[in-house]
Amino acid sequence: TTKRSAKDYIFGKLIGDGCYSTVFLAKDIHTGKEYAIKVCEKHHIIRKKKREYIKREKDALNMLFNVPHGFVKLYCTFQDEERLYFVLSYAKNGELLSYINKVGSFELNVAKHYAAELLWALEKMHAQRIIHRDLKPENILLDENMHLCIADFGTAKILNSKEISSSPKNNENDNSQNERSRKISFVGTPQYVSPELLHDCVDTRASDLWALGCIIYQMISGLPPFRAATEFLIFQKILKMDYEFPEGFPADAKDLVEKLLVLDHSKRIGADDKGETYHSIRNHPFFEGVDWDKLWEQTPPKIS
Ligand SMILES: NC(=O)Nc1ccc2c(c1)=C(Cc1cc(-c3cccc(C(=O)NCCN4CCCCC4)c3)c[nH]1)C(=O)N=2
Repeated sequence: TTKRSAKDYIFGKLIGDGCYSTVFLAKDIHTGKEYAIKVCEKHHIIRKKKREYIKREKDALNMLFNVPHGFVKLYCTFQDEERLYFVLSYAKNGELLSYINKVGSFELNVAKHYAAELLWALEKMHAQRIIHRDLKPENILLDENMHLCIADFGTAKILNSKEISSSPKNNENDNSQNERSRKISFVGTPQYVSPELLHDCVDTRASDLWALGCIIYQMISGLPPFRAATEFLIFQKILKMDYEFPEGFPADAKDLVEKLLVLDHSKRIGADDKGETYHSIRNHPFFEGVDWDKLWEQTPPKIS
């Protein structure tokens, strides 16, 4: 196919806005297909020294292109004088956050289903040594069939192969899953950022497991576990593990969240799991009854 350019698309409504990018709904004039086109201003990226983040997003999305479920796809990229364009999947039903806000909080079966789809996607991402580092309900989208797809890999980290033995998560030495960042590389969104990203600037898959714990808590209660008036106060609460469960929070869900929201990332449930499956998390009572092989084939439970 010939290289696309902005002229090949009809740009529609704005469907996403970040500090380094704007996302538009767009239609390919040749095929009529709808895409989400993420546009980045070159001068802004250069001025803010974010070129590395752009490259990481492209590399991570390319590595995940053939994973059949769970991620937005990057179909092509192009540029003009001022901008970079990423042509991505359009997830028609938008952000998971909008649904949590719309209904207040999810019924247990709905929260369990989306937690299972999210875990399945984390397994595939981590198996390719990709850490998202900014998982949150705004970055978790729902496609036209209401299946989950993770977006926004601008904050991703691709662990170096030198640290990974043949079986990605099986390294013995204690530094295997972490890449000690030479400098503070990145900190995610306050409510979901893990203690190690805050405190030790360590990049580990377990940081995404911390975010999973925060997202399960939020789907069931309606709000993230660590809340405060300022970012600094949120960070303080995280490092002090200052959070509590609302009355009536289901026991199995509470137990799993408590096993994910552990300060020491090496002691989080799943951190020691062998192979490319988080067996200890899949086998937790919270996921009782999930058919992992039919997860993406079945129609997700209705959010109401
Ligand atoms: N930072 C990023 O990389 N961001 C991205 C990347 C890819 C991408 C992306 C963001 C997308 C964002 C998106 C946003 C939306 C959207 C925006 C505004 C409204 C709606 C919408 O009304 N959806 C219908 C369902 N809602 C549910 C909640 C109550 C109202 C009705 C969807 C659909 N998809 C997308 O489809 N694909």
